[in-house]
Amino acid sequence: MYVGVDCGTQSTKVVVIDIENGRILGESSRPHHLIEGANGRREQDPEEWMSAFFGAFTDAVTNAGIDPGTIRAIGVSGQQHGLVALDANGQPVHPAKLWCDTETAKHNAALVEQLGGEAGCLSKLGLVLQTGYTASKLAWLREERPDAYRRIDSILLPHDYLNFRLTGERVAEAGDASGTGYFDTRTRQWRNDVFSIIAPELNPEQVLPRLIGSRDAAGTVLPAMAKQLGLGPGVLVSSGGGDNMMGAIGTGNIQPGRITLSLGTSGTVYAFSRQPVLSDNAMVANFCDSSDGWLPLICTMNVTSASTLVRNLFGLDLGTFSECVAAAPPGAEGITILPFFNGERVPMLPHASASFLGLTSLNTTQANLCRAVVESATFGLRYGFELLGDLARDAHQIRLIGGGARSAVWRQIVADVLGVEVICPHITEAAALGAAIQAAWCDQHSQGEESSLASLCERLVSLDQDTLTRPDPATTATYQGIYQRYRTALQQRHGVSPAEPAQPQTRSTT
Ligand SMILES: Nc1ncnc2c1ncn2[C@@H]1O[C@H](COP(=O)(O)OP(=O)(O)O)[C@@H](O)[C@H]1O
Ligand SMILES: O=C(CO)[C@@H](O)[C@H](O)COP(=O)(O)O
Repeated sequence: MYVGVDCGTQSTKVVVIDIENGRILGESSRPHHLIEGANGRREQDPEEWMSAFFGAFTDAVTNAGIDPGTIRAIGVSGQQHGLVALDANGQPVHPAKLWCDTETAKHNAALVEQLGGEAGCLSKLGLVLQTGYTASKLAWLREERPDAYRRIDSILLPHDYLNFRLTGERVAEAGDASGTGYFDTRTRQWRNDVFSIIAPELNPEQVLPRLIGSRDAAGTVLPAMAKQLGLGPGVLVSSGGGDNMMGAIGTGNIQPGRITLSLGTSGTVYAFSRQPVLSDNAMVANFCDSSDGWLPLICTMNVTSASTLVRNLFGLDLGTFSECVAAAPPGAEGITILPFFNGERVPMLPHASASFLGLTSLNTTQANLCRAVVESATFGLRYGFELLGDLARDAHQIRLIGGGARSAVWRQIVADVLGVEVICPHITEAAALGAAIQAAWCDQHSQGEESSLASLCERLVSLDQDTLTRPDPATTATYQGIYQRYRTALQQRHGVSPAEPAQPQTRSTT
């Protein structure tokens, strides 16, 4: 048995898988609480991730009806970019600043300048620093919380921190490390010189975790932790990775030509590449993946976070919300939402706030507002999808994951807006599944077995044909004009270039 853990923004999920029979035996999740403040602050207490992990692990094992002593290895996936700075006792010196924290926008702008602008970032890191990456959070801590900064003994990402709590080891792997902003994504190595520009008082050799390969083990579960979880001795913890890298594994996106789109708190679209991808657009992040390839990715910040906000305004449950979205016509009778409730990464608008446009006494209905917020999050993803250029243009099918993918009406909107058919894997907790698959890969490797990640994915990732959703050519054509309205609003409110979007041709495998 293998366990996959995904520490997302809103919750930690745990899945137990049986690789022999290729199925999930049990799963569970526990929510996290967000510390929000003025100026875009978004933080979490790492201890809460651990409590959520314990709760979800216990429930998932109970649901699976297995003896935890039969678990061979655990893999951990985590929200990317969060800064977990620890003191010499392994205690956080400050709550973790998350990927969606925009309080550090000015620190990020200053760092980009110090590194020589976009060209300097590309040449040193293989990508352009963005607000949200770990680098500016460290710069912020140094400037705004000097007492906490002085106590830093090590720096981890969220999934590295869970690995540390499980094994006592401070390690990192290339996929998640790519999103720090002090890691060269082409050579897969820390950039100590860049780190020293951000944090000159800290020694990168001491504070940065040791890099390990994607198939390597972070360590074995500590005896006290094993006792608490009911595990046997020597349970391996694989390297783990960022949730998008684990989502790539959990959707079988470890070969060229596949595209995964996640409708989580964030929205992400990514494709596998065997080589580093140097995009001509700074918003495309040339991340490494966690299978020794690369994962060019775009990330928008307001997806289910935005839909949840509007849903809560009306006090709707998820089912009623979906009914409302379905009840309104494409374009929500003229309402356009720019859903940047907490700034945005793609397009690069860290200081933006949301706008509701085109409201009249006739169209301001619950249904139209619900539809407009889902459409707006999807338009943001179309904007990002187009930035992926050839990688996206050739896509005939998109693998859809994340909480929003559970909604049939949202699946149809994604297919219609992008003009590409979409399908969900049977196991939609793809990041947790990917982590469990990686754990099995790592375990087999440690036993000297010549296993391949691709064969494990083939066995464990299957697509749910009931969710296959083809674009409707007439609706795709209608959305062309509505998307143009969104782009015009983007230009008028935020000065984002109104470049004519590519005309989507409906694409599907049949
Ligand atoms: N049927 C649905 N329709 C719309 N949103 C949904 C649906 N099911 C779940 N969600 C939303 O998905 C979100 C959780 O998605 P998830 O991918 O688990 O997020 P994260 O990994 O960022 O914590 C929640 O905001 C939840 O409201
Ligand atoms: O910042 C990014 C990717 O660059 C986000 O995708 C985070 O990794 C958070 O993921 P979710 O919690 O939305 O799954």
